[in-house]
Amino acid sequence: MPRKFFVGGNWKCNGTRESIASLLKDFNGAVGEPDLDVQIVVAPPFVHCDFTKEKLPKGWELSVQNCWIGKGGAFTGEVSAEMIKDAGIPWVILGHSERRHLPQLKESDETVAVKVAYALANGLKVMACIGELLEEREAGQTQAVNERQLKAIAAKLKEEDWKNVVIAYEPVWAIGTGKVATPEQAQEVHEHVRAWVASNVSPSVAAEVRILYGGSVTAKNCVELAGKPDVDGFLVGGASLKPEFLDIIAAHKHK
Ligand SMILES: O=C[C@H](O)COP(=O)(O)O
Repeated sequence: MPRKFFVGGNWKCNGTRESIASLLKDFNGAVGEPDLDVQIVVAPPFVHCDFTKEKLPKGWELSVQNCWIGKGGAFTGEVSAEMIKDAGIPWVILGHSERRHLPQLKESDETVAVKVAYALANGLKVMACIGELLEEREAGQTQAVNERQLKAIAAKLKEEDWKNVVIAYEPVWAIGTGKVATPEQAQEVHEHVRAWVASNVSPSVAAEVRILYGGSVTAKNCVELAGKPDVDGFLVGGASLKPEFLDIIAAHKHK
């Protein structure tokens, strides 16, 4: 079965009720009946989830951008997987490079992996992000870093968990920089990741798991990226806050 194209919009720490209402008005104005060939998931900040949910175009799904590592309790400022599930939000983004690398956050491979396993065990679906830093790419460590991050996650999952996971490959040097990976660079990593999953999880999971590309995706570069065989969609940051997001969604027609 072909892998359904997937487009995630990560709004990060952006937006007011006013700007979100205006964006969703633009989206609703342009979108008709849901296109069954593409899955669309947007991730507002926690505080805007309910507000966004009420105004989402038909068929679009909601995600959060993070969750607590385990069961809720005395963890000031955190939001647990159970609460997210209870709020009717199906998805969570985990392992985003900003959470892995920002000095204030510094989530380790192990922390990300525990979060992924806990979120899945509590009924959420996960966009699991991996990706190398520029210095790691320049040192020839791209595949090794992505394998290491993936291995930590895979070690905590059962084979059946993977049906609720999409992998997002986001080279850190391409995030928010305007410096997109070439379609060939993206394909090289996606192909390697899929081969790793085939050898270390199972060939059927490898055939089915969606591998998204993220990092400076725009309306201009999305069609060429989508043309690569192992690019199954995108995780979009900046451009998901603009009407341009709809052009990126439409890239699935070039698959
Ligand atoms: O989660 C999304 C990525 O960090 C990409 O962000 P960007 O499209 O602004 O480069």
